Amino acid sequence: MKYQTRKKAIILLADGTIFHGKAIGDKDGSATGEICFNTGMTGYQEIFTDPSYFGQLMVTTNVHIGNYGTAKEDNESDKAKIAGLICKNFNYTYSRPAADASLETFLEESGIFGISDVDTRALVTYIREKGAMNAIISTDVDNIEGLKKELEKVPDMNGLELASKVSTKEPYYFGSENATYRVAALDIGIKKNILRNLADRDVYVKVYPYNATYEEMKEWNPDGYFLSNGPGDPQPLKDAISLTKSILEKDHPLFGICLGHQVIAIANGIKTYKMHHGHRGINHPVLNLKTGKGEITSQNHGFSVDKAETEAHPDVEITHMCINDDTIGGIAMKNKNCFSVQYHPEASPGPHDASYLFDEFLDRIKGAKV
Ligand SMILES: NC(=O)CC[C@H](N)C(=O)O
Repeated sequence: MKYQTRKKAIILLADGTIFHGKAIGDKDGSATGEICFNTGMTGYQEIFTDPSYFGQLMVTTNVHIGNYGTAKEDNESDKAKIAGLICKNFNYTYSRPAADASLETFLEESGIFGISDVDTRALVTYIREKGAMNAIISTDVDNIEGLKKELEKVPDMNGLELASKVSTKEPYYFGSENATYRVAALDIGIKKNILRNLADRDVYVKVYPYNATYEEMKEWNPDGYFLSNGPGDPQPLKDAISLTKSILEKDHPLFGICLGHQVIAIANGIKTYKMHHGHRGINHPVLNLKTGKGEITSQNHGFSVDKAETEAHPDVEITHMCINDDTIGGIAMKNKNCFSVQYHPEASPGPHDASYLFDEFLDRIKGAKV
C-alpha cells in the first residue's frame, strides 16, 4: 500500500444515498457531475480522455484500474476529461513496458480527483435501477449538509450544452497535406482515433471549432463533412444543427458519430431524449439491418434518437439497431449522402467490427467526387 494516510471519502447521490470509499492518493478533494458507469475491462485511459465524458463522474466496473499505467500515445484528447473517478481497486504501481506514467500521476496532471475502495457493484446496480443522476464525491465526509448544497448547484445534464467547453478554439489540420481527399470535421468533442481513422484512409482533415459556419468550412473546399462525438445534450447545439442543415441542403457527403449522429437526427426534425442510464462499454451488440450481421461495438452515450419519430420519417432510414434495448444504432438519409451511428466505429477502446463505416464514408466521398 503506497499511502497509509488515505482519507475517507463519500459519494453523495442527488437522491441522498451515500456510498463510501477512500480518496485516491493522500489528498483531500471533491468533484461533481452526472454519475455514469463504463463496463469496459480495458481501455481506461482512452475512456478518461474521451471528451464525451466531460462533466461526468465515471464509475469503472472493472475491479482493477491503473494496473497497466498510462502512455501518452493512448490519449484520445490532450488530457483526462472526466469530472472524477470512482473505482474499486486503484493500482498505484503498474506493469507495462510501453507505459510512461502511473495512472495516479496521469490523473494528477489533469487535475482529476478520484475515490477507490467503493462497492462499485452495489453502486452500479443502484444507478441501473434508479437511473442517471448528479452526484458529488468528497473527502469532506462530516459535512453532508454542505455537500448537499454544492450538489444542488450542479446543472442537470438534460438540456446542458458542453461541446463548447471541449472544442478546439482555432481550426487545425490532421494527416498529410498531400492526401487525396479532404474532410472538414466539426469538433464538438472529437476523439483522436476518429482523426487517425480518416488520415489512414488517405484523408487530410481540417478540424473546426464547435461554432464554425458552413461558409467557413466550404471555403476550404472539402470533399466530405464530419460531425464528431462529444459531451452534453445535443439539443442546445444550435450552431451545429444549422451547419448540418446547410451541408444537407447542398448534399455533400456527411458522416456523424454519436453526438454528431444526434445532431443529424435533430437537423431532420427528429427529437432526442435522455436515456435512463445510457450505454457505456465496449461489448454492446448492434444489428446491421442492411447486411443482417451483428457487430460488437464500443458505446458511450446518455441520449438517444427517438425511435418512433425516426420510423415515421419519410426521408430517414434506420440502418442499425442496438440489440440490448432496441434503441437506434444508426441512420441514413434516403435521398442525401448522409449517414450516422450512435456508437463508436473508431473504438479506442473497443473492438474494430464497425471500422467498415469509415470505408463507407470514403466510398461515399469517392462517389460524390467523380
Ligand atoms: N459519445 C458521445 O458523443 C456522446 C453523445 C452525448 N453526449 C450523449 O451522451 O448521448
